[in-house]
Amino acid sequence: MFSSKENVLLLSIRLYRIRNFFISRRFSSQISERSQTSSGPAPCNITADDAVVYVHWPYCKKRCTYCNFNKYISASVDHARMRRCLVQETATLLQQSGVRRVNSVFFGGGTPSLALPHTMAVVLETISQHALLPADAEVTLEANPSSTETDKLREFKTAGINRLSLGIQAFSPPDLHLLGRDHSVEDSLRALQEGRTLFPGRVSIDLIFGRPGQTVEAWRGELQQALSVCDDHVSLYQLTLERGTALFRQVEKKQQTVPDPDTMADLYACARETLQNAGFQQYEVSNFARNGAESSHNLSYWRGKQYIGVGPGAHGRFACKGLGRTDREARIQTLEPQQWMGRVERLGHATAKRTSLSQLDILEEILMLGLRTTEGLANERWVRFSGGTSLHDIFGTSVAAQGFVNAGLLELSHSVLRATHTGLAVLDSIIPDLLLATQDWYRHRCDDGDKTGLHYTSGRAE
Ligand SMILES: C[S@@+](CC[C@H](N)C(=O)[O-])C[C@H]1O[C@@H](n2cnc3c(N)ncnc32)[C@H](O)[C@@H]1O
Ligand SMILES: C[S@@+](CC[C@H](N)C(=O)[O-])C[C@H]1O[C@@H](n2cnc3c(N)ncnc32)[C@H](O)[C@@H]1O
Ligand code: SF4
Repeated sequence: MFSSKENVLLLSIRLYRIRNFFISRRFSSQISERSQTSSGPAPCNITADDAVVYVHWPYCKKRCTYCNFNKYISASVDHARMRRCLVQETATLLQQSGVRRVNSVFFGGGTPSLALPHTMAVVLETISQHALLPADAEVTLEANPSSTETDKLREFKTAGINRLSLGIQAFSPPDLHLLGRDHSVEDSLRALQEGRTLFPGRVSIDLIFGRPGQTVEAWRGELQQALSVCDDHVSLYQLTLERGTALFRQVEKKQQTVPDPDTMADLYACARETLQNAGFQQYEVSNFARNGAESSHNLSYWRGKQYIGVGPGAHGRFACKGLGRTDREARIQTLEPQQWMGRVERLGHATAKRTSLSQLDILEEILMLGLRTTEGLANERWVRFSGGTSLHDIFGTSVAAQGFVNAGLLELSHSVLRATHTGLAVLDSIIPDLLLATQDWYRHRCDDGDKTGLHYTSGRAE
């Protein structure tokens, strides 16, 4: 708990890593150990008829120095086999989910712009055969700005892509080299130009900040360059040093130095201010949009909607209504592409792990995800999962939450719990106490005899 706003601002900002929008089990496992009782599993039964679909393409041309996503460098990709398996797994998981409507599709990776456009076309066709995929549904492709991929953008559009997310990462040639990217600044500018011609108003760029040696002045210059060429959506990711990556080793050996926490905070503040001055509105910790260009797919994650993950290593959160189940599950598909294909061919899908989420798991997830957005966590959404206990009931009586409200970091009303502008920059410092408050409420509820929603992990993958 913090006694003053000043103290909070002195804390290092370690923005949530992007992958945390699938939620690490870090916090959930703390609570599950404490709250498990012998009375057995009681999953949370909330279902919906709609979902979004994420499709993972696991291959890249080259390994970037900072990246530990699920990706593989392969000289020969069997495109026809991958396509068959993606189609098969899409069909199986849609059938299992029983969803009737797919609101958006996201082709991510790895480098999905290395796939053949025909693969995207048939996956979209498969989705349309199993559910309603509205004609105007957002369909995003992540693309690297190398020239060969840019040359394929028109074909991707014909295949059904209507939104592009370009991995620009940096406008500085030495930094592109340091990050191990296989494109130049000129390639990025060409990809942006072509992308904006084909997908006007629907091109996003990813930039990484907090790179070794990066100064606020240099970053401001890059942001100005980005603003002179970008469209209406910008994602800014703070560099996370991932164990096992080349950059991690370089920093460990002191061959590279990343900015200190205060400089990181200044880089983030500089980006927020620069983008706001250019008419962008921040709608999530790392995301900025203008002219209504927010990504509806990513908003679905942060709003705690169901998502189906297809492809090697993809994550999902959905209930298997098609199998007669009503509990929401966390799923992860087999990571390694060859194993994944083998399993899809044998079983129709390659789910490696299914975990039935308890009521507490879901509440923790929607809390962590909802607070990443500037709209915050709506009470209406919370009570659907809490069984009627409002956000105000829980956080209005929490000393820690009240401390954050008094310090100007959180806003709590009867309709919403929201991080303020200042609070969003130090979210990592706020969330653990809010999770504890949720866990305390939950434990008391269980102590009072309501034993619904205890955590259990089945680990089954049939
Ligand atoms: C995993 S990549 C996939 C898209 C595409 N292959 C590319 O490189 O642009 C998605 C985004 O994650 C971000 N990213 C990956 N690793 C990161 C890290 N260690 N720290 C911060 N951002 C990272 C990058 O900005 C990247 O654009
Ligand atoms: C970091 S976000 C980039 C979003 C982008 N800035 C935009 O505005 O569209 C996308 C990355 O997250 C990962 N991702 C998204 N949904 C996923 C899922 N369901 N399972 C696994 N990875 C997922 C993918 O690796 C993907 O490259
Ligand atoms: S950042 Fe993108 S291109 Fe680079 S290794 Fe990771 S997924 Fe592949």
